[in-house]
Amino acid sequence: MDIKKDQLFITPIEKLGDWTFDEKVAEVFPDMVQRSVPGYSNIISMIGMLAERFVQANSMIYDLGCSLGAATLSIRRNVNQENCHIIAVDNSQPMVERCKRHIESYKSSTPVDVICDDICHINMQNASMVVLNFTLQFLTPENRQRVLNNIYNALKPNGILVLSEKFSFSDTCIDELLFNMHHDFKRANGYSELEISQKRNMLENVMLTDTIETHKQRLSKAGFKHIDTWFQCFNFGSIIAIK
Ligand SMILES: C[S@@+](CC[C@H](N)C(=O)[O-])C[C@H]1O[C@@H](n2cnc3c(N)ncnc32)[C@H](O)[C@@H]1O
Ligand SMILES: O=C(O)C(=O)C[C@]1(C(=O)O)C=C[C@@H](O)C=C1
Repeated sequence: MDIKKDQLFITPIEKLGDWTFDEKVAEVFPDMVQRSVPGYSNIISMIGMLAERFVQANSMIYDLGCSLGAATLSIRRNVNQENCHIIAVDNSQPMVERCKRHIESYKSSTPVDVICDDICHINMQNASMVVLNFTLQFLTPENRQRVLNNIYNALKPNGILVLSEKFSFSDTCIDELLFNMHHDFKRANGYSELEISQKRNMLENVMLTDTIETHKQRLSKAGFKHIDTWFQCFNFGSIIAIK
């Protein structure tokens, strides 16, 4: 895949609308996500390691908010069980089109269906692994609990949910520190103050972050018994929840 540099916010934009995963974002997404999310590539490769351990024979795997399919490909490379099927879902048509092409360019015996739909509307069942890699933060709070309940109900015993998110922190000192360190990370990756602030403004109404405690409470309410953070870098991280 060609890696096109993210320069979407390099010049002043007169009317900053709300953030969407449109054609322009999809085009630069691999560069954008790598330079914006601390630990992204580690999380992607370790989702593969979790797949190796948790994916069960004759089961389904769901990658919800799959974007270009990075987590799906990592899972597919590491699945060593028979008769597994991956469903990758995203409601952005430009992401889905690119995801399909990307996945088709790698050979594997594990089938993948890429579906353009809202993850709040899909019917899941017989799952041994579900991934929400930086997707839940784009749902309304009511839909967050609903989707987690659906995931719990779709999982087989010992099935796993991987939930990666940008976090907020109830301790304001820690919240500010980790927020600022994330900005340092972006600057170190070549983003200017203008690029950082324009993107932040666009994300403001669309991406609402929760604390780790809120995520754990929701997962517990959904029914999960074993819940903990397995990765964190600044205000980004990933939680596992096992049925
Ligand atoms: C930050 S990206 C996810 C990155 C991706 N999981 C990865 O590992 O590379 C968030 C994705 O979630 C999708 N998304 C947001 N809300 C959604 C919804 N309600 N249903 C389906 N997809 C959604 C967006 O279109 C976007 O592609
Ligand atoms: O908070 C930011 O600055 C981000 O860029 C975060 C984030 C995310 O976590 O999904 C937002 C949108 C892009 O898809 C990539 C990263």
